[in-house]
Amino acid sequence: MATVTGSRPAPGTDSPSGEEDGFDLPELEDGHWMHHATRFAHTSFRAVARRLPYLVREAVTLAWSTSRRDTCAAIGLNLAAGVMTTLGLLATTGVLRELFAAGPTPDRVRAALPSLALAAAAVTAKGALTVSAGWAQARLIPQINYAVELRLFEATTAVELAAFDDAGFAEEMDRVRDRGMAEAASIVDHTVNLLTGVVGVLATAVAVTVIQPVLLPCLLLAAVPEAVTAVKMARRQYLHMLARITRRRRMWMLAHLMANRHTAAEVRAYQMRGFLLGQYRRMMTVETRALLRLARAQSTTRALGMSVGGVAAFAVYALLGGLLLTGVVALAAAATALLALQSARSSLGVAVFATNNLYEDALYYQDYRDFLDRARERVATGADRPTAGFDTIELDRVTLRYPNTETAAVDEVSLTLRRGEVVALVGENGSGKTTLAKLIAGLYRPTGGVIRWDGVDTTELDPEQTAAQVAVMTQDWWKFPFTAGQNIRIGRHERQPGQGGPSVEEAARAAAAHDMIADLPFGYDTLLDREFKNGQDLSGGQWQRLVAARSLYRDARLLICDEPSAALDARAEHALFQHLRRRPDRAVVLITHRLANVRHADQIFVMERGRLVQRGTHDELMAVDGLYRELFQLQASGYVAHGGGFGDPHPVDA
Ligand SMILES: Nc1ncnc2c1ncn2[C@@H]1O[C@H](COP(=O)(O)OP(=O)(O)OP(=O)(O)O)[C@@H](O)[C@H]1O
Repeated sequence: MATVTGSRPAPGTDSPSGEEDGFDLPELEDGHWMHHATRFAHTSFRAVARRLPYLVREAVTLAWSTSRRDTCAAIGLNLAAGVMTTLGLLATTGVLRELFAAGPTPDRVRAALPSLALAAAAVTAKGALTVSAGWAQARLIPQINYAVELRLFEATTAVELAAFDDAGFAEEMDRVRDRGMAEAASIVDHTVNLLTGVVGVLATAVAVTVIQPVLLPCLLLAAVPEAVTAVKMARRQYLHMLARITRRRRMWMLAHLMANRHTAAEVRAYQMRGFLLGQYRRMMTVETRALLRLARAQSTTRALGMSVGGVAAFAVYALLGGLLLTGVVALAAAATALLALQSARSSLGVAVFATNNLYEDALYYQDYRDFLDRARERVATGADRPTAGFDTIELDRVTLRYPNTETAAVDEVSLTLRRGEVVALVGENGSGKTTLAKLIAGLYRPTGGVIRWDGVDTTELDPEQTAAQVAVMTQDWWKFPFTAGQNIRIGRHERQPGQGGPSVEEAARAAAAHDMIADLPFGYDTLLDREFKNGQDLSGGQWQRLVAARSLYRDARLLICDEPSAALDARAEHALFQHLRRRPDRAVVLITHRLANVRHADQIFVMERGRLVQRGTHDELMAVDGLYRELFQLQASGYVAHGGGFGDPHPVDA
């Protein structure tokens, strides 16, 4: 038997973590998304069947809310096709009855013609109805996918930033995006398939009952081995998939490392080719062995199923023969029963397969629904008090503790910013500067204390209007795969020309990005993503200029610059700081480790372990013994010619 997650494999079995390969990487243990797969693997088919009504209701509700017309068509047309199946079988009996009757052949054929016409009409109608039902079903799928995806991204883009720091929320979001979202359409698809299968079986059973009720047990006897084999094979396939999944993930990861533009340089620089190929080969060997084992086991089950099915068929034929001999069943009815058996078997197979899939996929869909509920709770609702800006922003004993952390990243910080000022946040790595800046920007809500704009608690202000006053040049910017022009314009994408604020080109010039953009093959229309045709990439510093241009284009009342020049050359840095100077209509919050850039700030706030330990102007802070003076002098000493530097032996080299 295949081993499932959580249990250690017996020797010779498939190991879920691929431990037989000699790798034991805990970080590649089964992912969160295995949870439901494992649960499904341990659920009996009976338990699955019991939950069916609930699952079907869920699927129908989802389909109904997406497209009533297509839902009605998919269900109604399938039911009508079932009626045609029954009619077709009854008409076939009529044809056979006439053909097997006594009398000259031409007369018998003539007598069979009306039933034959009816049978032909029923078969044609069933074909047309089945195709139309399939069409309605196929129409439903993309509509559901679209609605479900849109609902998810409406939720993920609306939740507060802090939700992404909550590991549980982030994990749930990954799970839903990876699987739950896609399963919504699947559960509808499986439900319609289930309906098709059940209708097929019922239609056949009705026809057989009308023809001769004693034939019904024959139908069941012939269909059961088929159904049992189908369930068994689907289960085994699934359990094997489960057992191999961690190894498959590792193979995907290796494949990604070996055929990827971003890793290509390092793979070559460290000559990792042999190492990666070796790992891949070993994994492939184990994987192939597992697949061969599965093929053998499946073939054995199929052979067994066919043998039992053959015996059952023989029993059915014997029973039919007995009924024929004793005159209980007419020859025509017996012949139709054989056709009905064939049809019932395939319909039952469809229904069983659909039930299995429906149950598992519904577990993932439930995740999706739960996530949407949870996301709704995490949307910053704020009040609706309007705001058009501020003269002062006041932080009163503001604290922020990230989820599941012992210490506060920002600890009871009080300060005041005024419009027209440039203030600087300085401190060593991890001292809380970025977190404080995000609090000031309104990206995080404090877990303690209050932030006020002109005396009003920001929780009372309309969050959209507050956000519209803020621009943030983040330290960890993202390379948006848009054109250079769009990359700047998204800073205030809704602004129309002539509505004030700098133009895209003015913003680019201010950030020393214009010449660099003009040199690109399509200028501002150059797509900045190498994954697409004619796409280009930029250097780190060039990207940073673009990010700066975006923030300047936004032209907000509060500009937060977190390490805006870390990747810039001296000339670009100089140009940017010319534009970060004092302006009466805005406040600038500057975070930088290059302390020469904060010398002219109106106020400098020095952070240490989340607390504000010093404040003042550069001259005031240099006049006292403290962290600021220490850091400044340390940095300044690097520019003064003296011994040391690269000449000193480093402990690692020594
Ligand atoms: N999303 C997060 N979840 C949990 N802890 C975080 C998160 N972001 C930052 N921290 C922690 O909060 C503390 C302050 O981090 P922050 O990024 O604010 O420091 P910083 O002063 O900006 O550092 P640097 O100079 O390196 O940019 C650090 O201990 C950091 O590990």
